[in-house]
Amino acid sequence: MLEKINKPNDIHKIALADFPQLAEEIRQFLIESVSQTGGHLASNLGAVELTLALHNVLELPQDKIVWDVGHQAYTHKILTGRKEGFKKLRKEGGMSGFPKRSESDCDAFDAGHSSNSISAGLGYVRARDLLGQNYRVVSVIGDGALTGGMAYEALNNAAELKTNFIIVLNDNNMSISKNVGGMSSYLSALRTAESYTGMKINVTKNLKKIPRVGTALVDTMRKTKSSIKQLIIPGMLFENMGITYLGPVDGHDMRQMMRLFNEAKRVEGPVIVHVLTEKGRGYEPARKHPDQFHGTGPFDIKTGKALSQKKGPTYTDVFADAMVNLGEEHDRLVGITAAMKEGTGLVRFEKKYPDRLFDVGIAEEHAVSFAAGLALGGMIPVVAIYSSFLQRAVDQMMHDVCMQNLHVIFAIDRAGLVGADGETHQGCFDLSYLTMMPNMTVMAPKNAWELRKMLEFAVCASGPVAIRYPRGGAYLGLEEFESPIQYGRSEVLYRGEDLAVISVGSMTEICEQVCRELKERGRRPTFVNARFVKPLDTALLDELSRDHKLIVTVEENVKNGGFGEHVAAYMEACHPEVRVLPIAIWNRFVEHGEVGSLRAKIGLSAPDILDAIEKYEEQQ
Ligand SMILES: Cc1ncc(C[n+]2csc(CCOP(=O)(O)OP(=O)(O)O)c2C)c(N)n1
Ligand SMILES: CC(=O)[C@@H](O)[C@H](O)COP(=O)(O)O
Ligand SMILES: [Mg+2]
Repeated sequence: MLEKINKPNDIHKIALADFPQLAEEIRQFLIESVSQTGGHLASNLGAVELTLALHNVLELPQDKIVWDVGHQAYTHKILTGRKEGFKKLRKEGGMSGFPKRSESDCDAFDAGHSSNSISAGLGYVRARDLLGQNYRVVSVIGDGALTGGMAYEALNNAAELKTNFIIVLNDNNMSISKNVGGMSSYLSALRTAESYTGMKINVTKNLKKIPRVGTALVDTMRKTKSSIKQLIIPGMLFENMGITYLGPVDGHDMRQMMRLFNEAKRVEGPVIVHVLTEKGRGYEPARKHPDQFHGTGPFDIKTGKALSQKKGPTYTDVFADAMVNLGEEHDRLVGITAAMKEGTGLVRFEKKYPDRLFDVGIAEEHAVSFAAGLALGGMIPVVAIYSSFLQRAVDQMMHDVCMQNLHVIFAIDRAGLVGADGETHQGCFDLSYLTMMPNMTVMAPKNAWELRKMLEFAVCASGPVAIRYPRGGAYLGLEEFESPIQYGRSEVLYRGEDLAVISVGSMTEICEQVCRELKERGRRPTFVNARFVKPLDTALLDELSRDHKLIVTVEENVKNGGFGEHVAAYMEACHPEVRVLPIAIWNRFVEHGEVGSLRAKIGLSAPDILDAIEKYEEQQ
C-alpha cells in the first residue's frame, strides 16, 4: 500500500477496505525509520489513523492542517510525498522533524512550540472568510497542549465564529509524562462517554427504557458525583462556550473518525472533534513507555533499547542531583516544571520531595508567575525550563518577577544549540532577553562542578537569578579551576597580555582549545570564564584594559543583545582604545543538525574562532 503513496492526495486512490493495511505499513515504516535516525516516535504511532482519516476527508494543499507542536506529523509527511525524507530525518540538510512551510506546501504552519495551533488555525479561518475563499481549516491539538494558556485564549476567541473551523483534540491521556490538571480530569470524564460518539443522545430517556433497572439506574447516577448533564451532553464545557463538541471517537477506528470529520465539516462555527488515541500504539516498548519513546535516539527494534550508551552525566543530571542535595538543606526549596519533569531532571527531586515539585502543564507563563507567588509566600522556587520554551514567559519574568525583585531561580536547560529539533528549539536567545531585565542575575557554568556551585550560590542569593546550561554531556574538564563563585566576578583561568578571550558557559570548553592553539602560535592570551553575563565584571574589564588591545568574547547566543554586545558597549564607553570582537550567532535561526557540525557552520568551532581572530587582527 505504502508504495502507492507518493504525492499529496494519493490517499484518495486507496480503497477504504485497505486503510487498516496502510496504517500497519506506515507504523512499520515509522518504527524502522525512527529506530535508525531517532525522532518523536510514540505520538506519531498514535496518530496514524487520525492522520489517514483527516487526509481522506480533506484536499491538500487547499485545505489547511495546523499541527500543534508538530511532533506527531510524520504520517502527514508520508502522505504528502516525503517518505524518502525519513532517511535523513532531523539530520543536517535533511527533513525537519516538524512541519515546515519551506518543505511542503501541504504544511500550513511551522511548528515546534505547543498550544498555538488553535490561534494559527483561527487566523487562517478569519483570513479565508474576509477574502471570500473556500477551504477547510483543521487544527490538531493534543491533550497535553491543551494545558497551555494560549489554547484557551484561542478557544475563547474562536467561540464567536459563525463559519466552519475544525479543532481535532488528539487525546492520548498523556503529555510527555502523565498529563496533569483539571482539563485533563475533565477529558478523562468525557472519555467514559465513549459510547455516545458524536450524538447528543438523551441518555436519561434511553436509560429509563431499560427494563426493570432503568429508572433506578438514573436515580443512582443522579446521586453520584458525576454530573448527569455531562452524560446527556458530553463536552458541555465546550458546548456552553458556543463550540460544538463531537465525540469522543476511537482514534484507531478510521470509519468512525471519517464519519465524525464529515459531520464536523457541516458545522457552521467552531467544532471540536474529540479523538481518543493511544500513544505508542503498535510498538510494545513505546506503548509501555510512551515517555521514553516520546523523543528517542536510535534504538534496537527487538528490545527497544537505545543503541548509543550514555558516556557521562549530562548537565541535566548534574542539576537533578544538585537539586536533590539542596532540597535536603533548604526545606523551602521547591521545583516547578512546565510538563518537562523528565527533560529537566526534576523527576529525582519529585521522588525525594513529592510535595515540593509542581508540574503545571505546558504553561511556561503560568509557571513563572506562579513562582513569583511562591517566592512572596516564603518559598525558594526553582523554575526549570528549556531556553526556547522560556521565551513564552518573557513578560512574566519581567513584570511579575524582576519588577518586584523576587528571589526566583531560573534553571535554563537546553541553552545554546540543541541539535536535531532545529530552529524552534535552539536556545539561542536567552542571554539577550535575560540581560535586558533589570534586577536579573545571569550565570553560565563552564563545567559540571560549576553548575552545582552556581545553583548553591543562587539558592542563597536574593532577587531573580538565571543559570543557563546546554543540552547533553556535562564538561568535566578544567576541574583544576575551583575558585569560589563571587557575585558579578568572572574567573580568570590564566593571565596573559595583549589578547583576552572571554567565554560564556558552554563555549569555555571550545575556547580552551582556542587559547591552547594561540599559545602554540606564540601568543600569550588571557583566558577568562565569564561566569556572570549580568552583571558584567567591569572591574576585570577595567584591569584588562591596561595591557590588552583586543578582547574576544565567545557565546552560544545571538549577537544582538548578547554578552559580547554588553562588553563592547562598556569598553566603548570606558576604554575606547581597547577593541572588542564579539563572536556569537549572527542574527539568524539555526536549522537542525548535529551540534558540533552546526557550530562549525555558524562560526563557533575552535578553528572558526581562531580564523575570526586572525582576520580581525589583520584588518586592524
Ligand atoms: C511551549 C512548549 N513547551 C514545552 C514543549 C515540550 N513538549 C513537546 S510535546 C509535549 C507534550 C505534548 O503533549 P500532547 O499535546 O498531549 O501531545 P502527545 O505528545 O501526547 O502526542 C511537550 C511538553 C513544547 N514543545 N512547547
Ligand atoms: C517536541 C518537543 O518539544 C520535545 O519533545 C523536545 O523535542 C524534547 O527535547 P529534548 O530531547 O531535548 O528533551
Ligand atoms: Mg497527549
